[in-house]
Amino acid sequence: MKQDLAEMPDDEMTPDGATPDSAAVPASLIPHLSRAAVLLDIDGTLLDFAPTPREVWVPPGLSETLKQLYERTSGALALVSGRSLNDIDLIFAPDLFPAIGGHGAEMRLHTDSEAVAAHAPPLDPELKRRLAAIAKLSPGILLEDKGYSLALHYRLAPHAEKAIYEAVSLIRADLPNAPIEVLPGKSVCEIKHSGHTKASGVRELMMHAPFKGRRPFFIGDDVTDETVFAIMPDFDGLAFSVGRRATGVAGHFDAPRDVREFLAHLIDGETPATLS
Ligand SMILES: O=P(O)(O)OC[C@H]1O[C@H](O[C@H]2O[C@H](CO)[C@@H](O)[C@H](O)[C@H]2O)[C@H](O)[C@@H](O)[C@@H]1O
Repeated sequence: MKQDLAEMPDDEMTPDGATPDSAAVPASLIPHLSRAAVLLDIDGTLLDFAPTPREVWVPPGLSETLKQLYERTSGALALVSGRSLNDIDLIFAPDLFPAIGGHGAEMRLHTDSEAVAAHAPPLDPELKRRLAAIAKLSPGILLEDKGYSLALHYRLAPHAEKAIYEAVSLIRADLPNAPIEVLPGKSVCEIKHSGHTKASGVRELMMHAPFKGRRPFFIGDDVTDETVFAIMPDFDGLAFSVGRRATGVAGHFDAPRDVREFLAHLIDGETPATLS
């Protein structure tokens, strides 16, 4: 399972606390915004982690930066998240952005239309009931029901991680043919349909205007983002990770604040100082 940076063993850290393998990435690698598609993960990339999913907040300036990137790319900016579109819209309200939600389960290509494509049916109610019962294992385990998936958050109950995964495995073993998969995230265990991923969502997004034909760059931090890192070369695109240097990325940021600063610099036309 992928580790939080905070959980990274000491031998993977440099003496100053930075992640290893840092290498300068020329700013010229970033495509000009008139030819780029900007694809951004939310939690742990744009936003700092919070104790619970509802407690995240959008720092001053971020929405304005995103709106300007949206304009400069003629609409080719999309949020690519594990959150539902409804959740994304609440977080960034009153602003709306094109988005892939639910790890590829939902998609909205344009902000000026209500059209949302749903790519996943609801989880089986009996399966959901059994999974939801896992939350009773310990106080602090939070249930997030997205309809098409269910997430068990244990940021407030880290001791429960092993028990959660064991309980999910038992349920999973009872349903060997169910089209579901267990997605480990940061202090979260999510059970979702196996037919969609962030990568399948991005592939579809890139088939449509205004994204089609542009060079994407994607920034993400979590294990689910690795599927998108892997397909960026198919679009002559670039991937950047956050918190650690992931396989196949062109560079990484230490923390979400560095991502926010980088995006703001892109608009200013300045050389990003924090990309390593
Ligand atoms: O794909 P992302 O946009 O990065 O979303 C991933 C998950 O983010 C949320 O959970 C995570 O953030 C919470 C708030 O900081 C934190 O409390 C939790 O521990 C993290 O796992 C969201 O609740 C999930 O639905 C997303 O899948």
